[in-house]
Amino acid sequence: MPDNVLSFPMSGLSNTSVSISITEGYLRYFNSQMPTLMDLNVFIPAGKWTCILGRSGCGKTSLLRYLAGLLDQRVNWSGKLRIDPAQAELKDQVAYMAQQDLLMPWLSVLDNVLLSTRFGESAKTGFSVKNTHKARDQKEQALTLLEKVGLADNAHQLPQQLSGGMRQRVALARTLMQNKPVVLMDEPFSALDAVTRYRLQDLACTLLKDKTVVLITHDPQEAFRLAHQIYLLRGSPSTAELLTTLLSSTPRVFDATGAQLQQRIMERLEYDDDE
Ligand SMILES: Nc1ncnc2c1ncn2[C@@H]1O[C@H](COP(=O)(O)OP(=O)(O)OP(=O)(O)O)[C@@H](O)[C@H]1O
Repeated sequence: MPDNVLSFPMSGLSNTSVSISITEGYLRYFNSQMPTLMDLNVFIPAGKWTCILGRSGCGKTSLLRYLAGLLDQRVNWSGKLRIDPAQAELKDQVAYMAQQDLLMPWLSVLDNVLLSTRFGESAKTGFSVKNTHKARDQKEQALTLLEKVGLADNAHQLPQQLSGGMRQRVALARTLMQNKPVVLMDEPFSALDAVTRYRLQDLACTLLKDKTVVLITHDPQEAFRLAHQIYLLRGSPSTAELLTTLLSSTPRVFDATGAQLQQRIMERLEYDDDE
């Protein structure tokens, strides 16, 4: 199989659009009397952006961590998860991008992008000519991705030499390098200034086209710009409400329709009684 992950998926999974549905989801942390999520029904369509909003502590990150297979051991989860096509476990098909860039400070930008390709590699396969070729191809792919996110000249710098926005672009390149069909994003742009956030939204929208994306955000404008559908997590325990589906192409310009939607979101969340 060719090794070029940009043109030819390494896993054989990454060009497949994956949809996800959760029925009757229930989540309770052992140290809590109350469940965090209950009667949760969510459908995440393939190749689209689903944005999830909700007040602090309503369970957004918990839901995302469940999808990523990263939930704490001390938690009760029940519910039906279906993925289509059901070709592999969901946790093997997701890339996760968090609010913190989670870059390794001692590795160069390039090596941070390459990190996911290196786990266990030498221990598993040892050194061979084939592996050398593979490593060279992966390096080329990583450099191409850094070019796409506008950081070709920064490949050999350390993360601390970059601004917050640049670091999140490295994190985006690293996410793309994983080349998974599902991308889970937990407020990845929230710590950035407004202009940088706007540019990164556009960039992510272009580069993650055709992926199944779940984006958690506190920002209704961000949801309007990027989402094909918007869920609100509301109540205590939280359930999911499909607020709207949006058919026009993304990224959208924030306009009067966006302002109306922002108002609806604020009204729905303002009277939420989870705190
Ligand atoms: N590992 C854990 N153990 C116990 N309780 C947890 C754990 N992780 C989260 N919680 C609790 O579960 C609830 C939901 O947390 P979660 O982080 O999913 O909310 P959130 O909606 O993402 O919040 P925010 O918007 O502030 O990030 C909170 O009350 C939180 O304290």
